[in-house]
Amino acid sequence: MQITEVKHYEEMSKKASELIINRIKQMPKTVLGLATGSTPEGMYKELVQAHKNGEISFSNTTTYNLDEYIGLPSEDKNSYRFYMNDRLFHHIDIPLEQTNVPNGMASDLTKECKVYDESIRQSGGIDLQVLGIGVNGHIGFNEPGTSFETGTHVVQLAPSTIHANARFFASEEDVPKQAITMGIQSIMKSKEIILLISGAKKADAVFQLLHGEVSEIFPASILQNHQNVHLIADEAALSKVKENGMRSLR
Ligand SMILES: N[C@@H]1[C@@H](O)[C@H](O)[C@@H](COP(=O)(O)O)O[C@@H]1O
Repeated sequence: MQITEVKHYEEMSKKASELIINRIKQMPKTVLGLATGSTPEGMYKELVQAHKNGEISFSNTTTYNLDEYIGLPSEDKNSYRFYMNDRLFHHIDIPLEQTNVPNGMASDLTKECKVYDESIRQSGGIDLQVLGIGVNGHIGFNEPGTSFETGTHVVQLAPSTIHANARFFASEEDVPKQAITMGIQSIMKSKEIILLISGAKKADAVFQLLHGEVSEIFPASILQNHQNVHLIADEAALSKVKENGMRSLR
């Protein structure tokens, strides 16, 4: 795992957007895997700005998002489809039909999961996956205990995830209890991964990620086995690792 320490959230966002822009410049047909949550918001702002400045076109890019809540329509401001349209897609030149977010309103969710995996496969697989991490080590919505062998599937959200994400909803009761997520296997098949982590509340998770055993109890730990992960983390997120002496991964 390559680790880049940055000072703060803004620098992390800038660095991540530069990496993405460089990849797309090298390969305009890049298939991007995208994440939601607070962490990548700054990166999306940077990408939108770069597009406005005429620095980058996304017209040949295809995107697949990691996850979506079950039961929220695309017009709901808390759905991840709404988030992506609002933060990125509506501000760049990507045709919307090249953007993919699992459909959490599908009547047959099992079929939706299969179709999503098949679509990723047919696109040639994800070239560059952007990831955040939950405080409990979840990636996408793969909660602790998820098998490392999963493709896209339906999950029950952990109480800690519901609690952490309640800040976006009117109340904790309004947070959906289920989601569709790309599986660990799907994520691990990405050719390259950029993992973004910011803030002191993630310091324990970063420590566990870099020093813990690879275990389904802490889903992100599987990234230790991926050959091409670039962690971009700020000082606050790396604080616990640094207290204990930073080391690179085996
Ligand atoms: N499903 C998303 C994840 O993809 C995201 O990485 C994580 C962290 O969110 P945040 O960046 O807001 O801390 O939580 C959410 O539950």
